[in-house]
Amino acid sequence: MTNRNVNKTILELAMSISNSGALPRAAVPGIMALLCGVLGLPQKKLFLKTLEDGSGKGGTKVNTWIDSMRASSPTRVKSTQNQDPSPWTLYHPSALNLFDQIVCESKGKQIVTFLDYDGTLSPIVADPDKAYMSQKMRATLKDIARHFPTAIVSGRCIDKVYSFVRLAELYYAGSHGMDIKGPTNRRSTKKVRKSFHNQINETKIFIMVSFPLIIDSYFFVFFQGNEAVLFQPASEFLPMINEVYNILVDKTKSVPGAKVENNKFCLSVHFRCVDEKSWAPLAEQVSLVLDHYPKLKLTQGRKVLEIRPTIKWDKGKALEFLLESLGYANSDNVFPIYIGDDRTDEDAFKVLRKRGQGIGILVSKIPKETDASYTLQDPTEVGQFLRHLVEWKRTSTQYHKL
Ligand SMILES: O=P(O)(O)OC[C@H]1O[C@H](O[C@H]2O[C@H](CO)[C@@H](O)[C@H](O)[C@H]2O)[C@H](O)[C@@H](O)[C@@H]1O
Repeated sequence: MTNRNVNKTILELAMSISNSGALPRAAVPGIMALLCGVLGLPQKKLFLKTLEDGSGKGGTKVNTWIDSMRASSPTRVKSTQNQDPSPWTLYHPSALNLFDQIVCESKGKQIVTFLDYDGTLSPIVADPDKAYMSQKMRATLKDIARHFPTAIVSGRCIDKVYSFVRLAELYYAGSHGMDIKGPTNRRSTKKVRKSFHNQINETKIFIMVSFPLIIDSYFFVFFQGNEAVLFQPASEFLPMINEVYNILVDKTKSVPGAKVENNKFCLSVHFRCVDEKSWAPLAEQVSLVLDHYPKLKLTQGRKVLEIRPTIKWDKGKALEFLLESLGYANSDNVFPIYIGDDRTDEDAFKVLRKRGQGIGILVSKIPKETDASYTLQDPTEVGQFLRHLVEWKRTSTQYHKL
C-alpha cells in the first residue's frame, strides 16, 4: 500500500467513525492521530500529507477540501470545561497556564510578537467585512507594540487588515506575507530604514524594482509617501489575480451566500454562509476555473478556499523576512512569539520549530494537528496573554531600574 493510500484509508476510517455519530466531525484529526498512534505511524506527516493531497487539482480533491474545511472550523464546539485534560492539551498546554515558563525561556532575549488577525485578534464572524477588533484588543496591541516589535500577519490585504487594526506603529504582512510594510509612524520608520540599510550594506543588493522569481537574493524596499514597503514578491501576479477575481465573482454569483474576497495578491472564496449542500458544486466551480491557471494554487482555511500564486512564499517566510529586517537573522538573542489559529499559520510555527527559537501558540478550542507548542482558546485569551506580557515587561523593567 502506498503512503497516499494509507493516508486515505486512515482519513476514511476517521471520517466513518465520526459519521457514525459516535464523535463530532471536529474530532477527525484527533481520531486520525489516535489511529496513527495505534498503527505506529508518523501521525503528523500522514495527516498533513492527506490535506496536501487535496490541494492539487482534479478528481476527489473537492471532497477532501470540504472535509478539511469542516474539520478546521466546526459549527458546534463541545465545551471543554470541567473535563479531564486530553493528551492534546498535555502536548499543547495553555500559554496562560504556563506563562511563567514562557517568559523564563525568553529571559535576556528580545521578544518579537507576530499576530494573525482573523480568529486570533478578532472572533470569527459570518461576514468577513465585519470582523472588527474590540477597543480593548486595540489598546492591548498599542501596549504590546510599545514594548516589543509587533507584526500582524494575515491572509487579508494590508489595506483591509489595517482598516480593522488602525495602528501605524505595527508591521503588516498582508496577503499571507506577500505584501510586507513597515510602521508608518516616524520613529519606527527611521528604525526600519536604518535596519534595512545596514543589511543591504552587509549582505544584500538593494533594488527599486521587484523581480519576484529571485526572492532569495533581493530585498524590494521602496517608500510610498511615508510608508516603507518592504517586500512584494508576487507583484507580477496582480493582473492574473484580478482576472481570476472577476471570473470567480461571475461564476459564483448564483450561489446564495458565496463571497469572493480580493486580498490583492490572493483571493478568498467564502463558504461560511453557503448551504452545506452547495459546498461541493461551489468547490468544483472554483477548481474548474483554477484548471486554467497553473501558476495559481488552492489552499483551505476556515470555511474558505484561498487562491494564491505558486511562489514559495508563506507566513513562515514572512516571519523569517521580518526577523531578518529587524536585525535578528542569525541571532540567538531573539524570542519570537507567533500566535495564529489557521492552517496557514502552521508555516510560521514550523519555522520557529526549525529555528529552535521562540514559541508558536495555536488559537483553538478543539484538538488540531499543529506545530505550535502552546494553545489559547480564543481571541479573549489571546488578549489576556498579551496583557500579561505587557505587565511582565513593565514590572521587570521597573525592577531593573531599582
Ligand atoms: O490570516 P488571517 O488573518 O486569519 O486571514 C485568513 C482569512 O480570514 C478571513 O476569513 C475568516 O474570517 C472571516 C471573518 O471572521 C470568516 O467569515 C471566514 O469564514 C474565515 O475564513 C478573511 O475574510 C479571509 O480573506 C482570510 O484569508
